[in-house]
Amino acid sequence: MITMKDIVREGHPALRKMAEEVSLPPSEEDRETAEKMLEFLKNSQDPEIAEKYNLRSGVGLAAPQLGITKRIFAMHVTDDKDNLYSYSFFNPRIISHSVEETHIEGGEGCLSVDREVPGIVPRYKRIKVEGTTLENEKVTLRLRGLPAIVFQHELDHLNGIMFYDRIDDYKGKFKKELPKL
Ligand SMILES: CNC(=O)c1cccc(C)c1Nc1nc(N2CCN(c3ccccc3Cl)CC2)nc(N2CSC[C@H]2C(=O)NC)n1
Ligand code: NI
Repeated sequence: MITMKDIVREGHPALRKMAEEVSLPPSEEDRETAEKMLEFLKNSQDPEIAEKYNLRSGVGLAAPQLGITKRIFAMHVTDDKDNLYSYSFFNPRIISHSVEETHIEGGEGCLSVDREVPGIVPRYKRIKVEGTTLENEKVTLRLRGLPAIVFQHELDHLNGIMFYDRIDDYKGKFKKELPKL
């Protein structure tokens, strides 16, 4: 099973690389990676298992966070209507997106970032996405809310982007230069 020691932290080169497309149908090795990532997310959200194995809770995990620069990520997240989005995707992509943006009030966290990084991370509010699942099915989904944010956060990992790269110093932008007293 994947535990925190398997997750690379910021500074590891895999987090800043462009991940490679996975050849389909996925190999046994890639399927196993995808399955173990989804299992990690489920374990991390189970209080007993998380406590027992000292897991940080997450709703998304991307293969580069395991040092595997392949276009694979898993998400296991419930939206505000209690719909569960539990997927491992091979070669996920955003087909289209709303102009409108959204964000998590509390900012974002990442299993590869062992610190709090305050700030608003702008994400598209609604996205139409595509990816190949563990069952080797090509699925198209329309996502909004937290599932949409998680998808974008994990897709960023496949492109070497960290959530804090997107935190706009909007406070700094409007700060009036105060006269030096
Ligand atoms: C909804 N967020 C907030 O409420 C949020 C709120 C305050 C501060 C921050 C900083 C927030 N931000 C944030 N909180 C999360 N978790 C909330 C707790 N949760 C969880 C915890 C325990 C059991 C089950 C679960 Cl489910 C796990 C997930 N996760 C992410 N991200 C950014 S996108 C990928 C995703 C990720 O998995 N990161 C590891 N950001
Ligand atoms: Ni992350």
